[in-house]
Amino acid sequence: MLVTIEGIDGSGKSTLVEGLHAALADLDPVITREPGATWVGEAVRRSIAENTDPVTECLLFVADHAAHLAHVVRPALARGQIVVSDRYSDSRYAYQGVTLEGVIPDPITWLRAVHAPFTLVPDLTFLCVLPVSEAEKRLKAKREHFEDAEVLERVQKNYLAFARAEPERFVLVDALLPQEDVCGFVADEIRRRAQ
Ligand SMILES: Nc1ncnc2c1ncn2[C@@H]1O[C@H](COP(=O)(O)OP(=O)(O)OP(=O)(O)O)[C@@H](O)[C@H]1O
Ligand SMILES: Cc1cn([C@H]2C[C@H](O)[C@@H](COP(=O)(O)O)O2)c(=O)[nH]c1=O
Repeated sequence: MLVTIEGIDGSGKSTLVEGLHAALADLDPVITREPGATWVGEAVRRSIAENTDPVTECLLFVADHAAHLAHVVRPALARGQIVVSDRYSDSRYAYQGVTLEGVIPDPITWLRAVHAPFTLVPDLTFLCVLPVSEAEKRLKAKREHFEDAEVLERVQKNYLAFARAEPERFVLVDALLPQEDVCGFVADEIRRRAQ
């Protein structure tokens, strides 16, 4: 089973995933992330830091996804393990759907077409939702160019549209709840679906 955790910057994904390590330890899941599960992530981090052009940046994120699938996700699924990924393809559709606006016509359709021949669609996606104003408070310093309130509003709007379009895959998570409640809710739902 492939489970992904999505949401805007500061929505609590990394904190949640850290909690899932302990909460799901008996299921021996592979807990992973995008970008950064393979060396390609280093190129992505450099492109973010250097504010490179949006097409180059997008294609590096896509390359990171391809390497993640080939070297981490597919092998773990083949071994029968549950995979939990902190960000995955929906991050591209939501974020690069914004950064490629005005650069490529209909970017989300293009992004989905680029992924379709090689990606694996997750079985279950948790979308951490909280007001952008709260996410900004949680992000102590603006670290990346995506962490701009106007960009994050548009990214969250994309995510919510994806969740409406695929209600059987997406589970909305109230990211304003205390960390323990968020983790408990998500862990219970993964256990229920894994049965
Ligand atoms: N449920 C919560 N309630 C209050 N604060 C939280 C909660 N979850 C996480 N935080 C805090 O919010 C900040 C951002 O959390 P975290 O790094 O997990 O978000 P993220 O979604 O992984 O962000 P990014 O995408 O930018 O890496 C951290 O300081 C974390 O301790
Ligand atoms: C996978 C992915 C990520 N991003 C953006 C979202 C964040 O601002 C940064 C780094 O992610 P992290 O969770 O803070 O480590 O990259 C993106 O724009 N597109 C993607 O596909």
